[in-house]
Amino acid sequence: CGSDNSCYGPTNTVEHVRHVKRIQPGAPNARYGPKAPLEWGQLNFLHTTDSHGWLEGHLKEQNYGADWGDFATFSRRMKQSARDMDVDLLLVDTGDLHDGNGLSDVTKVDGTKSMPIFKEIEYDLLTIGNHELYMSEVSYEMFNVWAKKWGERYVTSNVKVLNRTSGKYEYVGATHRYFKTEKGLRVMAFGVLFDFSGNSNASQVIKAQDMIKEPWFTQALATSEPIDVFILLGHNPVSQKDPQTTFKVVFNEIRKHHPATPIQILGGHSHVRDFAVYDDSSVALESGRYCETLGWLSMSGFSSSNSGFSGPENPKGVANPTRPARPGAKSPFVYSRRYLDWNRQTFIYHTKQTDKTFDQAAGLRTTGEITKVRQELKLGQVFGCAPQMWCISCVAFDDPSNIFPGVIVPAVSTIVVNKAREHKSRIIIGNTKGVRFDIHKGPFTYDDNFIVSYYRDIFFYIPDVPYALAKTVLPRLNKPSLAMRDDDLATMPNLRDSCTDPSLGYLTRREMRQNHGVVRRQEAVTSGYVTTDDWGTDGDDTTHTKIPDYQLPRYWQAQANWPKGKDPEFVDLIFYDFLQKSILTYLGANYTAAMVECYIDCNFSSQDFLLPYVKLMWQKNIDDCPIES
Ligand SMILES: Nc1ccn([C@@H]2O[C@H](COP(=O)(O)O)[C@@H](O)[C@H]2O)c(=O)n1
Ligand SMILES: [Zn+2]
Ligand SMILES: [Zn+2]
Repeated sequence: CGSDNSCYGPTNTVEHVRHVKRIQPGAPNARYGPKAPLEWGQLNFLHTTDSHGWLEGHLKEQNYGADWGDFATFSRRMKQSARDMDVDLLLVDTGDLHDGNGLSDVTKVDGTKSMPIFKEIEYDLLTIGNHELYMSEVSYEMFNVWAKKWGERYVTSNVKVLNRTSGKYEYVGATHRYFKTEKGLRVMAFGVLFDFSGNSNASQVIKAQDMIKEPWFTQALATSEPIDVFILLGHNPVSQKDPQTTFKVVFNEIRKHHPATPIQILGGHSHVRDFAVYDDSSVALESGRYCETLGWLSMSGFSSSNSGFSGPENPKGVANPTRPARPGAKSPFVYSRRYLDWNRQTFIYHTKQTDKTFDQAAGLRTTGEITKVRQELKLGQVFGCAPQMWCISCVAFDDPSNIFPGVIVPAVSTIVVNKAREHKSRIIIGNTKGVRFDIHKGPFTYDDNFIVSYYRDIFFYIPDVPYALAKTVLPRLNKPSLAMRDDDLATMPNLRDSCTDPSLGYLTRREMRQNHGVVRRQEAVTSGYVTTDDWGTDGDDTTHTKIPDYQLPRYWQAQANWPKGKDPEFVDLIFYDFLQKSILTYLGANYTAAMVECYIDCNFSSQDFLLPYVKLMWQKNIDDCPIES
């Protein structure tokens, strides 16, 4: 390809893939939105995970358009319904609260503005994600502020943070929590992060294999107190096929001591909707990512004969869970699971409200707070008008409508230039996982910069690498047998600066919706998640048509300032700091860390090239740029 990436040719749009259909009020056969009321059991869970700062909800995707205020109202109303039915409902979150959205990420320390909003939900149990451990300052905040606030409800069984006063590493939250629910179920909870090793030195992650040997853990399992149910929450994939999950290690250990007690697992990290059966009395739920999904899990079967629990039975007047964990299960417990789309229509339906009656003061206050913070942080500032949609995986990697050839490669080729070396040919390499979200046709805002590029990885380089060697790096990185796991690598210091241009206009959440005729209240959709899990395909609360999901290579490459008709002899090899170790490995022994320098400066990062590119390339129609879902 040429330096302008012209080999990709003209682009097609992919809007059809995410086409949103609205319910016509009163239209016959309108079959969108939730399919049936939830099944309420004796013990019920609402589960969030991997919210990554998306408390505003999805401004450009109406099917995930509720905000944290709407969720605050929903969770309060659901708690009230549980009380009215004389059953328990537990609210659980399994971490990754930052990195993914301007609301959490434009402040100097991630979460400064988003965490006071996140805390509006009165969770019963929470645990820590890996994104709370990349930046030391964030880990200290979790330890010093939020863990103190959440107290015993924050269960972080294998994560310690440095107490800067004592100089010792201490558990962030509680190692475990033994408690009684409102209705009297006796619960033992553990919160287990996968064996994460990319944390800063402000924290320590104890491998699950070692955690189960800790005295506090063995004592918790040997307790003489009655346990009706174990809750194993964790920032940890629920699929037993996922190479990162460590749930099974902890599950097996519990089972050695408690062979028949139900173990309810709530997981995260892999950003998927999933439900897995562990055994006859144990099922696991994972509830997606980015405030797109709210997970529902319910169970019944507790009685004086199996656990000594003498509390209320199945609630009356509603559907109840009926399904054993697996066919022929020798267990009294039955379950239901559902993946709820994160929108007001869903919330209104399941609380039997109308759009007029749903809201409560606390939720509206939270919505108001989000609007205020977004204005303060200028998140609605429009930098350009994206002429089409580019997605990460809804089309093939080499399709012009794929975000890598369509935006990332031309953007880095154009913007990532060190003036003193612009005459040099250059190769730029990045990891595809560093790009986190599709670009929608329409206004590209300051917020979108953080949504698309959610890590702050600095551009490093090695000058004058023979092209014959440099060209071998990408294929070697992408070769599965050789590829190193980039998440095992040490992380770099996080250096933030801001990139704003006050001369551009601002859009608030309300303006984005009103100015462009996008209605505030949620309507139905057709495309979205189509989930297959251990129970089959009936878990999605709203039925969708599937969005294609193509496999990506692990790394992308751009090349710029190429000589006409031939290859250069030498290139500047530019890459994210995060990839230094793997790049050096593949360059061989003649290349060392001492040869690596910051390319533009030691602040210029993966969050600094999109906005200048957008300002350069997408100015057409900027004053009349419609939002399209
Ligand atoms: N500085 C970093 C750190 C990690 N990555 C990539 O993100 C992946 C981790 O995924 P999460 O769901 O925890 O966000 C990791 O495998 C890396 O590929 C990165 O790009 N920059
Ligand atoms: Zn995550
Ligand atoms: Zn994670």
